Amino acid sequence: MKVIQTALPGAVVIEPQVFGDARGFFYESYNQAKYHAAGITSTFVQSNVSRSSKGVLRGLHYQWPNPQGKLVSVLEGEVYDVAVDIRRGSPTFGQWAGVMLSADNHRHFWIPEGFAHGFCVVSDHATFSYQCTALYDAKADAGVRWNDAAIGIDWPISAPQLSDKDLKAPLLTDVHAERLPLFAE
Ligand SMILES: Cc1cn([C@H]2C[C@H](O)[C@@H](COP(=O)(O)OP(=O)(O)O[C@H]3O[C@H](C)C(=O)[C@H](O)[C@H]3O)O2)c(=O)[nH]c1=O
Repeated sequence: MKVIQTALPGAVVIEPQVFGDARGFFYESYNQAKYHAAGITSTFVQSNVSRSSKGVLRGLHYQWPNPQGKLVSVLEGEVYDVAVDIRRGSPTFGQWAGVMLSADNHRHFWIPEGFAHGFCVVSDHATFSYQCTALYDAKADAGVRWNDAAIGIDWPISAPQLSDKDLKAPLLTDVHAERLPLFAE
């Protein structure tokens, strides 16, 4: 597998080794030894799947406390996936990194604990599959506005379909400091 650094230290893209043959293909979607060797040593405790239509944007979401690291990939279609560093005290606070994930490129994106995460669907539909390093905690569920100009994400779509929750998400500057994850060296 290949590990590709992004503009955001800590958020990395993983390209698994794909074994193709006349039947189709096989790849390891996670391998503890290989991921630990790549510095991704978190343990995954929950897996999620969501399916969305073209133009849907889910995000930007995070949990605090109980922050979730996420290893995300796409099993059908294509999405533009974004991680944002929102950890108080981080040298890259407010910075983001984006990557195209698709069923064809098999790419996985590791989004560390304390980052906000979101994606928008650019294909007709997309099935999004991901593992989390902490259990979902509705009381800790939080969000930041997808088009917050202070973050400045260059989304490939302009008028996304959002949930009511995401429509009403606060700007990063309006989030009280104690509601933001803490940067740990
Ligand atoms: C995330 C989650 C949700 N739910 C329930 C809560 C709601 O009744 C329903 C839909 O939740 P929500 O609208 O928050 O789902 P998404 O918009 O896909 O949110 C997710 O998508 C963004 C991109 C993320 O990074 C997070 O994993 C997560 O926030 O599922 C659960 O029961 N367990 C869960 O782990």
